[in-house]
Amino acid sequence: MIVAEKLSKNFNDIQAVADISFTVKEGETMVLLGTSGCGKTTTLKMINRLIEATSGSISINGQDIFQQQPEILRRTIGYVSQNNGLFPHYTVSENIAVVPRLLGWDKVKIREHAEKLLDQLKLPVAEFGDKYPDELSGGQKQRVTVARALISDSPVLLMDEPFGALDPVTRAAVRKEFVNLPELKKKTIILVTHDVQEAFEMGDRICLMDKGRIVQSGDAKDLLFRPANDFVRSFFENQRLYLELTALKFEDIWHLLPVSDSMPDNVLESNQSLWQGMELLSQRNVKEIAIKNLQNGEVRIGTQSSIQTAFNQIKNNI
Ligand SMILES: Nc1ncnc2c1ncn2[C@@H]1O[C@H](COP(=O)(O)OP(=O)(O)OP(=O)(O)O)[C@@H](O)[C@H]1O
Repeated sequence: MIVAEKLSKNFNDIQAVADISFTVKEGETMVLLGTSGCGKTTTLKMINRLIEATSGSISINGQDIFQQQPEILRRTIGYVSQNNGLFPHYTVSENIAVVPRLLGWDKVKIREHAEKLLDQLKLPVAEFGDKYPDELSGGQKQRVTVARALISDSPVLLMDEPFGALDPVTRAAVRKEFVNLPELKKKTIILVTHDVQEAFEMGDRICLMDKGRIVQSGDAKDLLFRPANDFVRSFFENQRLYLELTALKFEDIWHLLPVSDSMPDNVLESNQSLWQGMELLSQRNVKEIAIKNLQNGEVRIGTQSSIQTAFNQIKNNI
């Protein structure tokens, strides 16, 4: 668990971060979201002491980080930086081995862990292990950075725009691989992004920042349907319909969907989003889909108009 209290950072007369507090529970992914210059990176770097806080406190699993040597602290925190930070004169395998070596792991353990991770990230060691960063594409470099941050199996992972340098298609693909990595399930993660879709896809909780402060913290539904103020409301305005349809799941509108007496060919599960339902209807060019309730096996029918009506109704009652 990470607890930050009344954290501030001044760079001369600029207040980059102004008196923010947050808690990230064990196993939770918290996203720092906001426009350029709002203080996201500064906040993240105060946690591994790449930037020293001006005031406030931070503890990780009950331990005050200011009482620890910064270099030692950093070995226990996975970090994916904005510009990948790979050593250009080290191969992929050597780059990944840096922290495990500092931690005193033996060679066999390092090799086994590196092989497994690279394999999961679709960079088989036989093909990529001896390559240098310059010989890799942007997406491949980013995967090596992720492998390097994961190998020491630290319980805490900090990620600063980890997919920022990638084109939108590669970005979505790498993100999907990343979300499904078993290594991530138990980690406490803080992710910095300015990409709203990424924030909603990856965050259990999102802190929306502006001018060094946290304006609102909550899940996607809180931010979309219960905005704290006009800033929050307008932040999501451009993509509102898509975001709302993604944030709402069929289980949220279950009671409003017609019961089925037939079984359409195309089936979704009730924990899938309304957007996925709309997509399936249009991709398959069908009038109706079945939605299966994961809890009791019951099936209901989704059509374009029944989903839309339920969506409008539920929106007004959230
Ligand atoms: N080393 C520094 N010296 C002086 N000012 C700085 C320094 N680092 C950051 N700042 C300022 O602090 C503020 C917050 O910067 P920060 O990098 O945390 O923002 P950010 O939200 O991460 O932005 P981005 O999304 O563009 O990376 C900005 O006004 C920035 O110019």
